[in-house]
Amino acid sequence: MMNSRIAEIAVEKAAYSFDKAFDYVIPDSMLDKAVAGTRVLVPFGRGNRKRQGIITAVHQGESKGLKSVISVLDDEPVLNDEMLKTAAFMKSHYFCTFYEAVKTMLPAGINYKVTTMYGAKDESEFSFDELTDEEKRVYNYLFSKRKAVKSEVLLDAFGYSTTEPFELLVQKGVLYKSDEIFRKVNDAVMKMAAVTPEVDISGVKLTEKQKNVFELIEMAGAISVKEVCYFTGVTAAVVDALCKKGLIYFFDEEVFRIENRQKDSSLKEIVLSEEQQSACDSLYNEYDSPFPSVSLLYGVTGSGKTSVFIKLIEKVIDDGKGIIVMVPEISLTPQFVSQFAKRFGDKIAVFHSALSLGERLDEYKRVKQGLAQIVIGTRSAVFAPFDKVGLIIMDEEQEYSYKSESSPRYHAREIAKFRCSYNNALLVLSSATPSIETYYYAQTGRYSLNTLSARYGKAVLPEVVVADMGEELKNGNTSGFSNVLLQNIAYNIEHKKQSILLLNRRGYNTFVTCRACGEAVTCPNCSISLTYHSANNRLMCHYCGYSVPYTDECPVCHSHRLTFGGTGTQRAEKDISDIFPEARILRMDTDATSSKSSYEKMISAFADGEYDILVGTQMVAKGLNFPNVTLVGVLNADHMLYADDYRSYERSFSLLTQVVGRSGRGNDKGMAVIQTFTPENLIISMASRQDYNTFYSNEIKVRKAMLYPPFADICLVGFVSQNREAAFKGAVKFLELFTEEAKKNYPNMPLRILGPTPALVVKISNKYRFKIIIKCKNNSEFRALLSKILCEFGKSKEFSGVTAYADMNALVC
Ligand SMILES: Nc1ncnc2c1ncn2[C@@H]1O[C@H](COP(=O)(O)OP(=O)(O)OP(=O)(O)O)[C@@H](O)[C@H]1O
Ligand SMILES: [Zn+2]
Ligand SMILES: [Zn+2]
Repeated sequence: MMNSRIAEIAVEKAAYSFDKAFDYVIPDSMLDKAVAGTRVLVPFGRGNRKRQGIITAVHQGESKGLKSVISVLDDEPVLNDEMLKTAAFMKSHYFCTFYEAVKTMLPAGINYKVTTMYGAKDESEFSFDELTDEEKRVYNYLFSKRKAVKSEVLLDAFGYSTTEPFELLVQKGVLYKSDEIFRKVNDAVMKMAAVTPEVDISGVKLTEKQKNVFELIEMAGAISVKEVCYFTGVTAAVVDALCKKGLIYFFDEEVFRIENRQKDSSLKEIVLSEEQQSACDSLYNEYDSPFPSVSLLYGVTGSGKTSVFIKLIEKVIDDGKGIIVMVPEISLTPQFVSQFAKRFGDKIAVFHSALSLGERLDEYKRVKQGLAQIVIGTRSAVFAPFDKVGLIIMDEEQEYSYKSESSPRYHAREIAKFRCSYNNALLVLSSATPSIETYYYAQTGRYSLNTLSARYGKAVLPEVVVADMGEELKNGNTSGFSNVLLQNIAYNIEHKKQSILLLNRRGYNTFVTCRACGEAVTCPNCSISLTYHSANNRLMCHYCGYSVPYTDECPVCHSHRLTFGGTGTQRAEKDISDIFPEARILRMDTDATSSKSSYEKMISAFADGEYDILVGTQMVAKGLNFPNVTLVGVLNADHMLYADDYRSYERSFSLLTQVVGRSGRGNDKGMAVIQTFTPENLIISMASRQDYNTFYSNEIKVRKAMLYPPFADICLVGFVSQNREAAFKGAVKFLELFTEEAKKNYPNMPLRILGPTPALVVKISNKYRFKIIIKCKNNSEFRALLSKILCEFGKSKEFSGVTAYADMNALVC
């Protein structure tokens, strides 16, 4: 009998190897709400634990043997047909579960979390005296609470590492268990700590760590918990303990004030240059055609690509379709948002991770309800919930930040392509240094190409000087700053012009070694050396977050002959201020911008001329537009020239070209100084000339000869385990399964396999990592093959301690 409504449901927390849509009966009372795209609670697995899931489809069918949906969580679907298809696309292309994809598409604040709770039953239901002392303790604790308690809280309270003792008590009928659903708390809220007013700590016993934390908070007045941890090296648990003692309290900082999104009607209309106009026209014609293709807007730095976007958007906005403008870094959003807000007022919404939970949810809803029509944001903006998308613009399309490095390992450009082809919308990729793949497609006709070959207006490309640091050393200059750079900084300070200095390493010293035993001080959890930070006087690991107070003792041989090496941004900032005490210097890196909205304040302060010099990591290198900057210095270009994978040159060329391009964007001619020990390096000379064409024609030949993208796809399969041996053996086993299957069922598939080899950093957070590299053609056959082996491997008992994942065209291979 086919008389029931059956929902096909993808559930949360499924292992990839078992992930599929499960059938559930929809009870009559829920028929009108349980539609595709809504989230539900269902009983799952043998224990019928409650799990969250999403309905992917509904059909008429036989209910026999099926479980029923417990409840519907959403009043309206959170995903429409397009987004459900996007999730399916992500599952098949990125080897993730359906629900992982769903979670990625929704703002964190909208996510629910199912949590197990335990509570005490009535004493009449079991015999209290038969319990062990420990069991009595658990029972009494829960009884005193008078309600069910979250399992995490209980685990903490009793110091257990598993819930087994509670499960036993449930079996004995002492405790009851229930699953409750909570709105997920969002980690992006900046949690602040402050000292409780009029608190008296004289009688309170505090550990050394707690004392340090308390003093810091007291001194700071109010400070983010993240910063407390940074400066004192404690975990958040230590801060929590102070709160439990009542000495401090927490509050969420409301920082990211929504910018004034008022249209500025006094603003003059943008008049495009001839070149800009013709690019804009041809983009519009493409947009207006029945099946727009992908279009590359290739324009040198400072050519006014942003003006072209704005004009294009002005032309298409009345069509009522959604428009997405993506930027690669949060630090670029303020300049974009303020420019766009002046033109489009409250029609814009902003999507990025530095917004608070509530703000993100609000912006999401404004888009969903059709109140906002333009979304500006970082990677996740590609999921903006428009009914119908008309135009997606990806600025600096070559940037790595568009690719997610954790599952689902998606690339925003691929999602954008998928959405645009679903909606017959136009995708505009924009850059001064397009990725090799993109430019190749534009050259070979797969994408259309529009070029802006000159800077806008009177601005010209900066003059570039390559400073030979070897020569400088020979002449006795050990300062790390070439004479030509110092002279020009001095000139700029005197003439009220601004300078940007790039050093792509944060911290003070990038390594510490022992002169007695010759060892570098490394992280105990990772195979990487620790970085010295002067701001907190600690050694820190940039991979796992480990940190220790700095002492001058070698952890290996305990001698006191440690020496520092490698300059980071903190050190560069100090050195520059020693040389130019009168200069106002701003440092921008992820340490300086850890508190929310600080990057925004920094950028506007620098734009307002409050600083002479901006020292920073790649964060300052691209996209920003400061007309008063006439000098850019690259302190150590050699760091960028390491070739650890096939994209290294592309990355270094792009970074150098982009940072040089920050100079001389206004009326005054700019200059850039690139400091290097290898002045004859080809990448440096091409970047100095901003010569993308030569770079491209060299690079594409190499790609072709070596069979790298766009001539093949590179799939990395990673193996992670606490046990080094197991990770390696897992990789060997996987390779065996894979080649066997390929031989058997896909004998003609072009494949080249390398490895297994240790990953670039073999140990991170005490987990060992190995990899296999597969050069392949990323088509449905290949994905079916890979997916099959990933599932098989995932189910194997022997390798249950090894996680395998696939990363298509991974950032670093
Ligand atoms: N048509 C125009 N009218 C007035 N000003 C313009 C016009 N086009 C560009 N500009 C100005 O030129 C400068 C550079 O423009 P923009 O920042 O858009 O360059 P870009 O192409 O995005 O460069 P990059 O790739 O280096 O980020 C800006 O100050 C911008 O206001
Ligand atoms: Zn030593
Ligand atoms: Zn580490």
